[in-house]
Amino acid sequence: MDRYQRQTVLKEFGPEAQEMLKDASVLVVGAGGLGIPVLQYLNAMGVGTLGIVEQDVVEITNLQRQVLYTENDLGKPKLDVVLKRLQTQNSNTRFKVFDTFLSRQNALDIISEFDVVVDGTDNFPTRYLINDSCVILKKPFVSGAIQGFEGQLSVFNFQDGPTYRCLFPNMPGQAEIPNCNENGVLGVVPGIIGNLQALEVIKVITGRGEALSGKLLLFNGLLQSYQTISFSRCPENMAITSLQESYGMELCDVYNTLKLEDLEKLSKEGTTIQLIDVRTEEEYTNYCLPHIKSKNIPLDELLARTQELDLNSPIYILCQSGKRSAVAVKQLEELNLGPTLYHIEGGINRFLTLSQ
Ligand SMILES: Nc1ncnc2c1ncn2[C@@H]1O[C@H](COP(=O)(O)OP(=O)(O)OP(=O)(O)O)[C@@H](O)[C@H]1O
Repeated sequence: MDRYQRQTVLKEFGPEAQEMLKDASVLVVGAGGLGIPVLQYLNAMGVGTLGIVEQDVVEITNLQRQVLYTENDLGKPKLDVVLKRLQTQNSNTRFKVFDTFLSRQNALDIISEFDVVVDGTDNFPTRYLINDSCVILKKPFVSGAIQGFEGQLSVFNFQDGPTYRCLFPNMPGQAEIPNCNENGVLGVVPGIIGNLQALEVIKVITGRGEALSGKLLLFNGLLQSYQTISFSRCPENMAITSLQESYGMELCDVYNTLKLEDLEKLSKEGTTIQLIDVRTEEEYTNYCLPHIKSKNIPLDELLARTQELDLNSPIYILCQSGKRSAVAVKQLEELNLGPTLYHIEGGINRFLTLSQ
């Protein structure tokens, strides 16, 4: 209790709220720009059980905002790095880690183990998946989103309050979704929104203050402005009883994406690359990457030929444009074979463009 004295001394908080934190379990999906501050503060403040779902590795472009990671962590699984750091930060916390991406297949099982869910991801399919799972399992979830200099925050599905679908009924089409890699984000913005998410989690768990349910907070970093808009519940959104057939996750950047240039760099450094080209045999015979050895397993044969994969080393998947490779990674991911899976962005087309 000494450790938490500075917050238990607050008369609106007190030792009772601290006990509530200790008894609570919170799942954080994604240990990126938002998830990192959420995890660090919840861990510091004494939340008893923390779950983390993540399967990405630390990349150089993560360092300007995912401030727990250091240059020494580049290439390492985020989950490993984050777990080690959080364990040294608070040895009382119980951690449940899930070395996977949240998907339609695992979401209900994973989420059912926790009291509150935090969305720290960066894509719409996962947000709708979290929402629907939380509605089915009757769990509140604290949502954050960022882009550029701006951020959004809300608490959904809390005490019969509105859900994510009450605010955003339909998932935007691919063409409407801004791509984070292209749009960028100012490093400090996820820090601000992530900290606010942590605060909402504390309020949800302890009942202190008023959770941001039925309200959306809009933050503009350039103007240093915070605006809140209200929205109400639509009963049909509370009536979800099963997950959708598909959330289109293969189309989003959930899986490790590697640029061909980075693959070439690894190859030049002498790393043995297990490169699987999932185009048809005919396409492969007509043309294959000239400078990195690859093996052809057409996408429609992939699941039947997994015994040809070396499961002890990462698998890099290539196709013509990057679409089939994303699907291939998704399919293999669901088999939980073990090795890290990468899909090569832009595929052979990118190579042909770059080499012109
Ligand atoms: N379905 C999912 N399950 C678990 N984690 C996810 C899922 N979707 C995304 N994530 C994780 O959420 C985090 C989001 O972090 P962030 O938005 O800061 O960007 P990033 O994906 O790390 O980097 P960048 O977008 O620059 O490539 C990532 O670590 C990503 O792996």
